[in-house]
Amino acid sequence: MKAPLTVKPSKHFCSRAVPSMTEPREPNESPALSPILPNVASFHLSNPIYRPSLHTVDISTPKPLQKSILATPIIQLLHSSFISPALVGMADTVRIVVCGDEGTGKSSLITSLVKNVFISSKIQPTLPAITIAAPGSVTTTIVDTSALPQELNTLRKEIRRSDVICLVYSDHYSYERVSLSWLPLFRSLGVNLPVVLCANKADLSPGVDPEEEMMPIMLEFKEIDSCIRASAKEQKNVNELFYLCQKAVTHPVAPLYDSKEQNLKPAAVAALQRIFFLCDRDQDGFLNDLELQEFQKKCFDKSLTPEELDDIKTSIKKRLPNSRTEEGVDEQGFILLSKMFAEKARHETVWTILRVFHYTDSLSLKDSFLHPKFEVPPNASAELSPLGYRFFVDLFLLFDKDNDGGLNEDELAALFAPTPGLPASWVDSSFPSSTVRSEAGHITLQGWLAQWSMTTFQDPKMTLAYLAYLGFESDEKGGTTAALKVTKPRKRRRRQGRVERNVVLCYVLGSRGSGKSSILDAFLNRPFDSTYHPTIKPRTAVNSVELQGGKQCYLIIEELGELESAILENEAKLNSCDVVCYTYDSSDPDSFAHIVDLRARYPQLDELPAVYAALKADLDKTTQRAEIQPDVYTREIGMSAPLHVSAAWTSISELFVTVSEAALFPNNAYPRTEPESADRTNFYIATGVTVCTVMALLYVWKRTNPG
Ligand SMILES: Nc1nc2c(ncn2[C@@H]2O[C@H](COP(=O)(O)OP(=O)(O)OP(=O)(O)O)[C@@H](O)[C@H]2O)c(=O)[nH]1
Ligand SMILES: Nc1nc2c(ncn2[C@@H]2O[C@H](COP(=O)(O)OP(=O)(O)OP(=O)(O)O)[C@@H](O)[C@H]2O)c(=O)[nH]1
Ligand SMILES: [Ca+2]
Repeated sequence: MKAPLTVKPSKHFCSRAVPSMTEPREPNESPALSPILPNVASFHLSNPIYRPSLHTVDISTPKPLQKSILATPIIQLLHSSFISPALVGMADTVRIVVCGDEGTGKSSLITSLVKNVFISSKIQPTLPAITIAAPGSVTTTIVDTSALPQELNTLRKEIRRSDVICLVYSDHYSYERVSLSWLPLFRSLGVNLPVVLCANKADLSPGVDPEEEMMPIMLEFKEIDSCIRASAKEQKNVNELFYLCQKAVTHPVAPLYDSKEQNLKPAAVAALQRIFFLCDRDQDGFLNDLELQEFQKKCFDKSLTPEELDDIKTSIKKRLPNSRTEEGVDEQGFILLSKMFAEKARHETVWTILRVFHYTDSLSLKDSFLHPKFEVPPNASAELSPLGYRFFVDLFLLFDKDNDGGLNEDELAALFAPTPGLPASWVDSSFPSSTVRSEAGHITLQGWLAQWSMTTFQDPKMTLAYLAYLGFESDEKGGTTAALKVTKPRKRRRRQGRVERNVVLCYVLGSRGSGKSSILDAFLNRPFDSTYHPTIKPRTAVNSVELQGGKQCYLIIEELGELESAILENEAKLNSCDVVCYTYDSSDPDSFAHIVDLRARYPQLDELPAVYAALKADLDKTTQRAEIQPDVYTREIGMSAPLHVSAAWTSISELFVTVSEAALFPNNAYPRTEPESADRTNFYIATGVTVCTVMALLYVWKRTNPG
């Protein structure tokens, strides 16, 4: 194996490090002499031919591009789009294998590129691999090969290792062999690499029309990314050739543009539609000048001059006469712009846009963008940060077009347009039924924030993904994670003092039919419903609660349905719970026993703060068929007596405040686990006294009502 030779990029190497790309331009210098390189026009040879230009005539002629639409803003873009591969997340290494018949000038092209001279004396048949590395640009390795039969294995191996093939021909014979031998060979290897076709020794045949010669091959072989005529001898288009090879890897045209259809591919259109949507900050369907500037700044770190803005609109108007460019650029116009870039072989501009918006080469959103690192330590929880709440408030207000304080179905659909749809957990919990709705059944701002608070609590990664889809931006490091925060871990057992959370989870536990669902409904301000629908699946409700002193928190209440036992046996589930609300139906004598039974079966429950609620207070209270009556039971374990509430009374809101406060200030909300003997004695005395009193009263009553 020959050791790779590392060289500094020569002045003429057309990579991201190419000086003319990064040098500031004169403002009125014609910016678009060539699709990519400002100085290409000074060559006598033809400009490169790109796949997307197959059916466009103007690509090889510099004129139509001059002072064109695309010209001004886009060339500026180019400066920045070529600064750093890291900036836009493209491949940062490119391996080019140079193939072609014997004597076509493969080694000469490489030497010409690296040494910047043409060596007419016989150079060694195959050059050692050359690596060109420049800080901030793609590291490029160029591998020379031989077409000799005894080198076929090496050739195959090198092709397999490469990212792109530079295929060279130089006369009629080697031209014929391109389609008869070389391209079929690549196909037989199954590598599916882009091919840049180079007609070398252009100095020997000055009159040839490159389009006429190369187009038929391009049409037949879709793997050909672009074609170029070059001369190693005269050092014409040599830089450009290798630049095209790099570009075929870093900015492939195939995922963006369908040259047969002469249109952008559907996935590219979908991505651009989403980008347009996110850039249309005021959601009026147009990118106004300000929004265009923001877009330009974000993607290319440059602003547009008024003339450039006009240029853009004029060029759109030319192709879409009906577009209302006075109001700005609409979605169709925006997509047309990208299509024009692709047509003019400036698809790298489209890639820059897509990559700034976190798209991968396969046009999906980057995984690291959707799923950034975000850890919630044990006993801590995730909440929205002020930035996160701000974002969701703004989003709500922006999409409540009719200003009725609720998002109707259309408004919701519009809001979720840049996402894959409602989060799965929302669909499962038949959103928006889990939170506050307006009379018309539309989610209110309060409900919207409560819903996101709950989602973040339950599944912060889901919130992060949706923040990404919905276009959350922050200057802070970490992107979307700035919208979240992690709460201080709380003590696992018997926490004391204040629990530093703003979102807390309450399990409501109680016998069947005791009125749990009705509590959830009341929590969401739904009118009381006397029909009974037993709960099978766990069900949650979330709303904000105003605590004493005016502070606000979000309370998630969950009833567990038939999964009650399963959830209580699950340590993690129990651990995520902040407070338990034990309920019983005070009008049903068999209701309280369930609580006694639960506490006996799951002693772990006693590690959680709790509140007891005697429900259906509007009905006649009855004696519980339990060893100990609820009031005595709670007193015995050192807890507050059950709160008597009714889902049919508005005063039920007291219960939610009490539950939230027990979660946040749990000091007094734990049961005493070891019964104190003194208390027990007192209890027996008290019971004894009660029993005697009742007996005495009964006796008196009987005496006064004989028969
Ligand atoms: N006129 C002209 N001659 C060239 C050009 N490029 C290369 N040659 C000549 O073509 C011959 C072959 O060039 P090489 O660079 O050795 O070609 P190669 O493809 O590496 O050949 P093998 O290593 O044998 O496969 C040499 O005599 C070069 O001087 C060119 O652009 N114009
Ligand atoms: N009068 C009166 N009836 C109530 C009250 N709360 C609930 N109910 C009724 O009691 C029945 C059961 O209520 P649910 O809320 O479904 O009880 P649950 O505990 O969720 O029942 P399961 O899901 O089967 O465990 C329903 O018919 C309710 O209308 C109340 O405060 N007063
Ligand atoms: Ca229920």
